[in-house]
Amino acid sequence: MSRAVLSLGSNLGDRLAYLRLAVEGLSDVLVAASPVYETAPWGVTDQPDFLNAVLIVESPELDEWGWLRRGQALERQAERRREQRWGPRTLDVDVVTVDGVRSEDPELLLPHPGTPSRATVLIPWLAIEPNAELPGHGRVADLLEALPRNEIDDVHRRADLALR
Ligand SMILES: Nc1ncnc2c1ncn2[C@@H]1O[C@H](COP(=O)(O)OP(=O)(O)OP(=O)(O)O)[C@@H](O)[C@H]1O
Ligand SMILES: Nc1nc2c(c(=O)[nH]1)N=C(CO)CN2
Repeated sequence: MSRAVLSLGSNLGDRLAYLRLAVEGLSDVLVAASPVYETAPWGVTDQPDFLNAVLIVESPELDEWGWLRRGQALERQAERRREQRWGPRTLDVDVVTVDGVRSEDPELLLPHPGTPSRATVLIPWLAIEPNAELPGHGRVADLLEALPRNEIDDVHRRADLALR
């Protein structure tokens, strides 16, 4: 059995529909889906706001590479074009962590190295797993606490939007 945390992001087109496409595509393995958050863009700041969410998924069959491939298949379904790094996209599926697996392969870095500094991942994750830990980095709640207040304030729960 492997358990993964996946982060979803979209800031092009019908953002909620793209997140839902991912949730529906993972319905056979879905354990929990976070609320939806509207978030100011980081990295490249001159682009539309994102919708972000986090999913917890479990499967007896998939290892970490299997999760990466499932995520990439969903990105292709969303007709994602790979253009600018950190630029706008219909759907981004990142593998945040898979059990305690560590990987330094550039095709699959685990835990995803952006996680400790991204309120857009930590906040939705905490909403569905308050005691979550990021292997090698400690408690997710502590990671969030260490972030600058303005980055936390840039993440807004959209109670009017639901993934399913
Ligand atoms: N944990 C991971 N989850 C998803 N993709 C990963 C992971 N580690 C490495 N990658 C690689 O990253 C590449 C995709 O990068 P992508 O264009 O989505 O980056 P980005 O979303 O712009 O930036 P970031 O990875 O910092 O969020 C893929 O080639 C994939 O193999
Ligand atoms: N708010 C927010 N900003 C981003 C995001 C994201 O998911 N949310 N993803 C990016 C590329 O991975 C770049 N910037």
